[in-house]
Amino acid sequence: MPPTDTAPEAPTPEESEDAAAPAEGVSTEKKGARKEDGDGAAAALPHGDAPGIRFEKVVKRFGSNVVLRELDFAVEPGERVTLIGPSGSGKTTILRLLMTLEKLDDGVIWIGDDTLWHMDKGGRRVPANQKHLHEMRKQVGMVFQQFNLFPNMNVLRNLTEGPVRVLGASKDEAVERARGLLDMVGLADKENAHPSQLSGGQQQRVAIARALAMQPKVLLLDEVTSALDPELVVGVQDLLRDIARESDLTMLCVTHEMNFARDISNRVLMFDQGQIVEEGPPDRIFGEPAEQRTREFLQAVLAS
Ligand SMILES: Nc1ncnc2c1ncn2[C@@H]1O[C@H](COP(=O)(O)OP(=O)(O)OP(=O)(O)O)[C@@H](O)[C@H]1O
Repeated sequence: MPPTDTAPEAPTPEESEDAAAPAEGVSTEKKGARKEDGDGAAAALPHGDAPGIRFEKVVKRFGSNVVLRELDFAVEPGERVTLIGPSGSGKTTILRLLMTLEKLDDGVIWIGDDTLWHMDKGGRRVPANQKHLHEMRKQVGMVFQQFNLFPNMNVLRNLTEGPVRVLGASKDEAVERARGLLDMVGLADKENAHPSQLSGGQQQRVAIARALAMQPKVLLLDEVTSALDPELVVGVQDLLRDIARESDLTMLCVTHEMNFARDISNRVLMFDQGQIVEEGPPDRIFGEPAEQRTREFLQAVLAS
């Protein structure tokens, strides 16, 4: 099992390194997020009661490096927000704080009406209580750049382990749900395979299904296609577009792929040096950015 300071469904980085497999080529045909006739898949996507997220004056430092500077922003329930901005500007740190993989130094993070954690007047993190953090982070699922599958478990068990151990689901319940999700991501025939037997694109589909198996209400996507060979990117992006369209999840996405950002989000936040430079609907941010910093960033991305 992962140590307590990692996400409930996420293995340790050491495990995830072992899970890296050479891409073998996978169909890039569009996979529907829900098959018309798949009852399991139809039940697979969460609907309703997704909480919003709010950062209030959040400060995060790594030593003398102040990564987030009194950051304020909110994501509405069911909204899909993409963070864009230069490398090192703090985007991943925001997701890791929400997963409780990093601790904040000041400010408050809210998920729905409850604080994930905050600093009290004495400068102590509240709550220090693992039980509260555990309950709060059960609402949040994350898909990582490097898939982070359990390398020693087959695909089915990768999906059932968290629900059985963390959510207390029965084995039968977890297996039924896992099969519905594998059907949804187009990998129903791979339940007995181990991660090393799958292409990068297939592993990332399993990772997406595994995050959804935990029945999160908030889904965080961190550069989910940047470790994939170019021909595998389309299938994973199509899957996520379908999930975004067909679920009510609150989603926070970090990506360097501007077309994907445009498709998947209701709102884009341009981020630089721990602060929001500009925000707005994707068509406006990509079509008529108001800030010079955003224009420079988008030009640099287009030129790369
Ligand atoms: N565990 C850590 N220890 C020390 N510094 C860290 C750690 N994690 C992140 N940082 C630093 O925090 C800053 C923000 O990193 P972060 O990964 O959040 O940026 P990012 O905007 O997501 O970048 P990228 O687009 O390259 O992924 C960087 O300067 C990075 O070096």
